[in-house]
Parts: sequence; structure tokens; C-alpha cells
Amino acid sequence: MTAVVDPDTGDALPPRAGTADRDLLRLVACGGVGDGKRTLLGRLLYEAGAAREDRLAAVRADAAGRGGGPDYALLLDGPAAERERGDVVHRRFATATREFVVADVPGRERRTGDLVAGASTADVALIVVDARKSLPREVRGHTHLAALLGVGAVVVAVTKVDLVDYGRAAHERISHDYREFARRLGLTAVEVVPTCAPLGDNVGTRSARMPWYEGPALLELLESFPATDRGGDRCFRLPVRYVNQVPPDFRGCCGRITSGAVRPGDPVLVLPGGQRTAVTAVHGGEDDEAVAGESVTVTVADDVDVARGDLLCDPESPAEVTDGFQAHLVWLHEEPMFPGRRYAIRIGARLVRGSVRALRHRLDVDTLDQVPAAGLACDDLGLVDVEVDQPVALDRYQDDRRTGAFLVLDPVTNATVGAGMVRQPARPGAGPSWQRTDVGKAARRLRNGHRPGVVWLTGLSGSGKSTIANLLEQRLHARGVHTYLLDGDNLRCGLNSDLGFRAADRVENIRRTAEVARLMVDAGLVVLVACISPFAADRRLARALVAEGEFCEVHVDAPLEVAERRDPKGLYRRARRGEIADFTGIDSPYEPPDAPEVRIDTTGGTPEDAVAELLARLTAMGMVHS
Ligand SMILES: Nc1ncnc2c1ncn2[C@@H]1O[C@H](COP(=O)(O)OS(=O)(=O)O)[C@@H](OP(=O)(O)O)[C@H]1O
Ligand SMILES: Nc1ncnc2c1ncn2[C@@H]1O[C@H](COP(=O)(O)OP(=O)(O)O)[C@@H](O)[C@H]1O
Repeated sequence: MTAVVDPDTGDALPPRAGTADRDLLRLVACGGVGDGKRTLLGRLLYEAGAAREDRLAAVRADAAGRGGGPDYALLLDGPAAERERGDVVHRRFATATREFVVADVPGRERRTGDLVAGASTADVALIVVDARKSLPREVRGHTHLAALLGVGAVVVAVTKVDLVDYGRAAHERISHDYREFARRLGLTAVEVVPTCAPLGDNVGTRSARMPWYEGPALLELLESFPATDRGGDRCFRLPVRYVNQVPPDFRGCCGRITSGAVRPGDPVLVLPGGQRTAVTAVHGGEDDEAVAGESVTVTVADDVDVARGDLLCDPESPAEVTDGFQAHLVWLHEEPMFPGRRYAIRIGARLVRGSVRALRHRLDVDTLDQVPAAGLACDDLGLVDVEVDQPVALDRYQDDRRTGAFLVLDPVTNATVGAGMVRQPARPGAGPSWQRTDVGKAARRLRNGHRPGVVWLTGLSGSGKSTIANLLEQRLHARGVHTYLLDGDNLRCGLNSDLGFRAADRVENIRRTAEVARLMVDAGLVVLVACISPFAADRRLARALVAEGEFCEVHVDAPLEVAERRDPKGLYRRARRGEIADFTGIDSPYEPPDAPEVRIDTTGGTPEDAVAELLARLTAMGMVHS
């Protein structure tokens, strides 16, 4: 067999001449640590004739040095950095009839994010199970995720059958249990192949040592699967990455077709706007036609409004336009996801702001149990309700894996923090929308004679928030400013009396407080908030709820030793004695603000000094008249 392979880089190389018309099959390979996945993949490369000569020589030298059989796993020596980091490695190789891309998912404990990266484009999951084991939890987890990510078929390679004397029983047991488990997930296309990778049994060719097995060898099986679904048969979708304007009148919509095909004359719908028009020209395809996977520039008739981030689609079967959807969300970041926090969300070519409105449950990927949860930690998977600030066009993931997937980004760093699959768009307008009232903020401002705003004091317990806020309110009140002080302790006596001090409770505490502050700003007040508010993301949320210039973040700064020495309520003492858990600064974190409008060091001056400084700042912001 001839082969195209780049096991060094794992990069998707263009196929060698003569292989261009071979069907591509995308595989995701996973298995537990020590289950023999690397040896099997190495042997698969070898059987495909895809191993490099110098690497084969190294394998032979290694075997001779050890005085044992060849270690085929050494053929996989992929990019060192990826292996060290434990990232997914992509390997491309080909046989005479077929080209393969294998996403090799590391068999480590934390793997949800890896699997999402490897499986979201895969056609077939190759799952490795040690013949001596029953179905390990991780195999169940891999299968669950593969099903969720739309991988249509599974090949279970039962490895190490030599260690069960090539017997039929282990194979039959695994085969039965696995099919039963997969059926519950709706996965019915399951093949099971018994293998011994070091000796090559049933990898490239059928093994004489297992006459009871009548199916094909692994490579034969993989060669026989239907080709990768590139989306060409589905309805047309083109996320517009940018609009190329060339005066006086050329306007091309540029992007990569994710599904279907497009030709001049085709009617198209521009979403989320909803304008209907027709394609006048397609640049970038062949013979005026372009199909899924191709990057194109499309021009349309009429002077319709098309902008970067829009979705061009087939009017007969359009994507849904919505400002909310239910989705499976995989969290990929060390900082947990909590409902209410604001994120950037990328769907297709569109980038919007939004948040998880509700976390319905966390899914235990191994047991399929739905577990109640307040947040999602790194590698957790949950079912969530997402709401976005502007309407977006999307499909259900099960209908289209490209326009039904989205990424969640940190709004400040732009790092990817989550990946999701749309399960169900919400009915447009199903959620409540803000009702405009005739007496608005502007009218109240006129009547009050000052601008409204939020003075948000954050800091450790005992740093001085309540003392300063209280004194500031007295001064403002004396000057005729309409104020209200929201103190953490007071809020926790009523509105937030159901909340404790775990991270998720604090997030909800600050979300509610910020929403109340927003309403009070709408009512024309200068709102003083005195809450520890230990997480920067939540303070950002509070800021984002009011208009530019209406938020003044004040870091009431005292080192832990000072706050603890003051201990006005005796809480530090109790926390040190272990009577109070999750106490800020002791066993719960505090993230100081990077760039607050005001930082007050309370180890120095008096509360009066602090208030004088704050008044000056609020005067400059127009909340107070001098
Ligand atoms: N475990 C623990 N950690 C921190 N604080 C505790 C805790 N248990 C009780 N208290 C008391 O609750 C007050 C803090 O409530 P907040 O609503 O400001 O906290 S937070 O913003 O949700 O973090 C806080 O008030 P201040 O001392 O004024 O900050 C304490 O009086
Ligand atoms: N410059 C200062 N600003 C505010 N409080 C101060 C200052 N110096 C000393 N303190 C004292 O520190 C304590 C702060 O307690 P408190 O205002 O209840 O803190 P917090 O609301 O942050 O928990 C009070 O006893 C206060 O008198």
C-alpha cells in the first residue's frame, strides 16, 4: 500500500498527487491510560504502510537494544510540545483507497475539552478497550461525549486479546455491554474488533488466531465507512466573515461555506436581519458553483444590508433567529462558569455578548447522571440556558455541527473558556424584554439636579467599606443628593438571605445586588454598595449594567493582617478557629481590582480623609455638585 503521512507535525497536509479524490475519514481515537491505544495507532500506521523509514529503523533498533518485540507506539512520536502538554495530536495518513485524519486524544483524567476538540469534526470514534477490563468509566464518558458531539459511528478496538488467550468470551462480553450502553445514547452504528496490536492480529489483516471472529480487520473496516460528510448535501449556510467593499459598487460577502452549495441566481436570506435577495456571482468555487468547505466571495442583488457576522442561508430552510437557546456547554477554563456572569459568545462569524441565564444540571459524563450544580468547573459538561444581547442566527447542533456550535470567550482576554452545542433555540421573544416607561432616567436626573450612579466599595471584611459608605452617605445626604446604601450585611438579612458564602452563592449575591443597583440608578439615585464582592468578573458585570461614567469602583484596601487585627465582628477569630468556613482572605479568595476609579488605603488616614477623596471624585464625575 502507498501512503501519505506526516506523523511528525500532525498537520493537515494537502494530499499527494493521485490521492486527491480519495475519500477522507475523520477519526477521533480515545482510550484510558495503558489500554494500548498508542500501540494500536502505531500498528495501524505500520499496516497502512504509512510509517516513515527512519522511524521504522528506530523502532527496530529499540527492539534490538531491549531484546524484545517492536514497540509500535514509537512510530507515533508526534509533535513533542503537544505530547508534553497532553494536547490532541492530529495525524494524517492514507492507504490506496482512503485518506484518514486521526485526532489522538490523550488518555488522561481530564479529557472533556480534549474530546470536544478532537470529536467535533469526527465521523467515527475509535475507542480502545483492554480485553481484561469491563467497560471502564472513561470509556463510557468518551462514548457519551462522542454521541453528544454528533460522531455517527463507533469502532471499539478490544486490545490485548493475547492476554485473554485469544478467547471469545471477553470480546463478547465487551461487545454486549458496549452496544447496550451505546444504544441508550442513540448510537447504533457500533463495530467491535478484537485485536492484538504488537502482533498485528486483526489490525491490517484478519488473524488466524481468532477463527471465531468473522468480521473485517480494523483497517479494512475503517476503509469501508462512508466518506466524511462535508455538509455539501445540507442546506446552504455562509457565515459572513467580512464584507469586501470596492467603490463604486462592488460588495462581496466573504467567508467559508459551512453547508450546502451556492450558484448565481440562488435566492438567499440574510440573517438575523431577514432580508431576502439573490446571488449574482460566486467567486472562489469551480464553474461558478461553490460547496461546503470552500472559501468564497458572494455578491448579491439589491441593496440589502449585509454585514460582517451575518449568515447567508437557504430561504427554504433558514437558520433560526433567536436571542436565547438551550445548549450543552463544556467548560474549558480554570475559572469556573457561573450563571449570570457576562461572556463574549462566538456563533458562526458573529460575536455577541451574553450570559448563561440558568444552569439546569451538570452531566456526569461517565454515568450519564444529571447532577444539580451551581457552576461548571474546568472540563465539566452542563445543560444551560444561554441568553445573548442581540439576535443571532443558528441551527440545532444535531442538524448542523457548524452553525449549531458556539464558543464562549472571556470578554477581557478573549481566551476561549467554553464550547457549546445548541440543543434548542428559544422561541424568539419568549423571554421577557425591558418595558420602556415614559418617566425615564433623564427626567429623574432633571428633577434631582444630579446624575445617578453607583459607588461600588469592594474590599476584605474589616477593610472599612461600611464605615466609609456610611459616612459618605451622610455627606451626600447633607448636600441634597438622593442616595441609598446597599450594605452586604443588610442585603443578606432579606433579599439574599438564602445565600451563603460558597463561590456560587457570592456570584449570585453580587448579581442580585448589581441588578438592584441598576434599578436604583434608573430611579435616579446615587447608590452606594458595600460588599466584599471578591471576584473581578462579578464587579465587571455590575459595571456593565449601568451606562458609561455611572460606575465608580472603590477599592477599600487594607492588608489581611490589618483587617484581621481590627476584626470588628470577631469573624476572623471564628474563621481561624474553623467555626466559619469560606471566609474571605482565609480560605476563600479575594481578587483586588486592577484599575479601580479610586483606591483608598485605610491603614493610613481616617474615614473622613477617605470620604473627602471620594467626594472629589464623584464631583468630577458629575454625581455631586461642588
Ligand atoms: N465566610 C464569610 N466570608 C465573608 N464574610 C462573611 C462570611 N461569613 C459571614 N460574613 C459576613 O458577611 C459579610 C459579607 O457579605 P457580602 O455580601 O459583602 O459578601 S460577598 O460580597 O458575597 O462576598 C461580611 O461583612 P463585612 O465584614 O462588612 O465585609 C461578614 O460580616
Ligand atoms: N481609614 C479607615 N477607613 C475605614 N475604617 C477604618 C479606617 N481606619 C480604621 N478603620 C476601622 O476599621 C473598621 C472597619 O470595619 P467596617 O467598616 O465594618 O469594615 P467592612 O465593612 O469592610 O467589613 C472599623 O472599626 C473602622 O473604625
